[in-house]
Amino acid sequence: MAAPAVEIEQYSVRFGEFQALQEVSLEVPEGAFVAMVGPNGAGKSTLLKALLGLERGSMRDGPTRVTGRIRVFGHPPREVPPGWVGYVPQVKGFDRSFPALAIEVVVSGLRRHWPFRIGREERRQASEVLEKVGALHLASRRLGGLSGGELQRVYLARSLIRQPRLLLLDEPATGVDVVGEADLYRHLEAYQAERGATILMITHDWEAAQHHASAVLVLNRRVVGYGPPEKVLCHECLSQAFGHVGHAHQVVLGGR
Ligand SMILES: Nc1ncnc2c1ncn2[C@@H]1O[C@H](COP(=O)(O)OP(=O)(O)OP(=O)(O)O)[C@@H](O)[C@H]1O
Repeated sequence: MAAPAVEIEQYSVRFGEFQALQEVSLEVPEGAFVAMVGPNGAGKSTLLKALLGLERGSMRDGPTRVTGRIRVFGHPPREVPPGWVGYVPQVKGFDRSFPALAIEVVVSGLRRHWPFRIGREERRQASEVLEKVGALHLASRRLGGLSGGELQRVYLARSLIRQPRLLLLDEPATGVDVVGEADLYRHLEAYQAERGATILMITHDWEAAQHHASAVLVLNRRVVGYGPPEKVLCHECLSQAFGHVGHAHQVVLGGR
């Protein structure tokens, strides 16, 4: 039987004295679309980075201690074949003064180093994937001139260029307008339908989680809930993770 896309067993991360993740265990089957929700500082990005094999801390708070086990398609994260995992980082804090073109960012997803010269085949692949995410017109634009939503599309194209089996996204809809957000989910769902890919996305938008994900993970250092959206996005589970559920969110939950 094929290994699940992601297997996490008793995984804990401690930055100095700070426990960022505690005994997280879960399995993500191949082809799932998992939305990860939780309050600020809940360890969501830490877990996503762990799946990329990047769990090392900054050392500013002391040494990082990691225990437990993670497997991505049956491999330790750092031994996963290149190209199997795509990553869309949070772009909101990005320094855009770096004098790069959008197409160079996309092609950098094919290589381990910066593409100072872009070959014909690389340009073709980058153009194709930019077109898929509705961003071909941005190819020759400088990063500094792109809006948050445009930059997000460029990074989505970068993450898709190698046609990954697992796509990890850190708040991909932040700063994106309503039309851009609908486009984002359309692209993700089309990619998933085309490749049978697995998607793991951090979001603060419970409504998006409810509509687009096949499963929701509620995380607050520990797993508070994991399962179908209609089961996990309930008042009890969310108030356990967030302390309380605000009025606007009561509406989203439909009073559950
Ligand atoms: N490299 C690091 N070194 C030390 N502490 C860190 C490091 N990375 C994260 N932390 C701390 O771990 C905690 C969890 O951070 P993380 O970024 O995973 O949270 P998050 O759930 O993604 O939050 P947000 O929703 O605000 O983006 C935070 O308190 C953060 O300060």
